[in-house]
Amino acid sequence: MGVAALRLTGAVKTYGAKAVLDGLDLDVQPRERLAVLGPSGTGKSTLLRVLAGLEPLDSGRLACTEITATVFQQPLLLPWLTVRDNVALGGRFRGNRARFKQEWVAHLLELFGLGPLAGAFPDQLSGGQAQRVAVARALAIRPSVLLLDEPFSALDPATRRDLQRWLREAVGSLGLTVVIVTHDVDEALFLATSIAALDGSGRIARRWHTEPPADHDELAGHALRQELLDAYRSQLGSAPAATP
Ligand SMILES: Nc1ncnc2c1ncn2[C@@H]1O[C@H](COP(=O)(O)OP(=O)(O)OP(=O)(O)O)[C@@H](O)[C@H]1O
Repeated sequence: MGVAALRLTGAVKTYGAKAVLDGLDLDVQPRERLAVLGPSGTGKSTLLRVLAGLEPLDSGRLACTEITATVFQQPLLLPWLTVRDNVALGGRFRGNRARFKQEWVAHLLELFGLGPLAGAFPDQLSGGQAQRVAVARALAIRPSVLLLDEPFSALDPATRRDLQRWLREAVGSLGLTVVIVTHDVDEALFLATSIAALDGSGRIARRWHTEPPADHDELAGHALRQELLDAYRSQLGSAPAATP
């Protein structure tokens, strides 16, 4: 194992009397795509916010030397800016306007199939298109780590699968490290090279390494699928989730 892109050691995060993270250790290697699965309330979003540096720890340590970008469930686009300017905004917000490269924005628009929509405004976009813009905007700062909190959960299943394909291809071609929070076992299997389960103990209950299938058609026969669904059911104490 080389130097981790992200490393949490003994992370404790408490809200009131409740320790949501309770001595959690986590390593994410460069170019690893980690999916965090777990029932509602087990601390997935808290963990992501901690990894993003948005949430201070009560104790423990986050080591991250990489540039990190975060995408949330809602695209949060600025309605008065075009798609191109929304994507470009990611770069400006980080104060690197001088180094900001118009070609990079053009490349991102191309990568996410947004070229024909570059001049459109957010209210002219479908939910899937808007979320593609949100991911492209996150990548405008040229991060090496991308953190995603249920980015596709508000979308219909077919659009969600399309977005999963875009995302997997884009992060693969850019060589990014990814952490994605999801409730969806199939989304985790399609996108991830490793999966971590939270069970409410405040620590990682289980970790699997996995080989993503070539396409969604192969998910049903994936060797780990049944094990994950069973783990959800028996160990994580919750109804399993999978893309309908
Ligand atoms: N800012 C906050 N203030 C107080 N309590 C919080 C805060 N953020 C999260 N919590 C609590 O921490 C626990 C974990 O929340 P978190 O959102 O991280 O879980 P989750 O696994 O992402 O849930 P879901 O799948 O429903 O999004 C919950 O009990 C939640 O109510």
